[in-house]
Amino acid sequence: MRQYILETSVYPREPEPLKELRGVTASHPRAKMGTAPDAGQLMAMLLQLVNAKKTIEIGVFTGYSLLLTALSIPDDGKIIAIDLNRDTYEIGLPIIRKAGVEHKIDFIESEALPILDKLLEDGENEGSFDFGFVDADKVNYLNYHERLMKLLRVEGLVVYDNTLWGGNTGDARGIGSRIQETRLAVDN
Ligand SMILES: C[S@@+](CC[C@H](N)C(=O)[O-])C[C@H]1O[C@@H](n2cnc3c(N)ncnc32)[C@H](O)[C@@H]1O
Repeated sequence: MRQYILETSVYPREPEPLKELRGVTASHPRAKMGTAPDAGQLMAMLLQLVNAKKTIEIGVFTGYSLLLTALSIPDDGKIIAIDLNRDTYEIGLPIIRKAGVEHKIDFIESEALPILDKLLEDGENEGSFDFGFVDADKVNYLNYHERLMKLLRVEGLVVYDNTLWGGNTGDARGIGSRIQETRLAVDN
């Protein structure tokens, strides 16, 4: 069923640069970490619904969600994109450049938490972001949430990836560490 939805509805609407980025990511051993194209299209719709212009992303990998954000916001929009690993970002960077949206991206190679704290040291950042996307270490989701609630404007939106883990977060038998970390963050 999912394949049918992908082939009839999702892939035909997927912009060329995102298709290309998915293609270059496919041979990466951790390709499954990339945002799925159907989830990406939901996110693009949410970005448009809140008229997002200034956004923040935690967890970039090769840049699928980053590129779709850059394609969805206006030409003078800005994305602060944080990841521990610049090497994976550079896999997608030539496609981001070719799509003409690199100028919207401020990539920061770092642990995310200290960057959020640094942003909060400047009062001008408080309440200034329209949208956030968190797709990184589950153990810090609660810490990210506390900081993002201060960085986001009223009626801004934060999207957290993997909060339900295909239903396992709500399943009492789910004892994997990632599921437990996620459950802790969601419960709190
Ligand atoms: C699931 S992938 C992100 C996928 C990406 N959103 C996409 O669409 O392809 C998770 C990323 O989070 C990064 N990461 C993990 N822990 C982090 C941390 N504490 N701070 C910043 N980035 C982190 C990893 O290096 C990895 O690239």
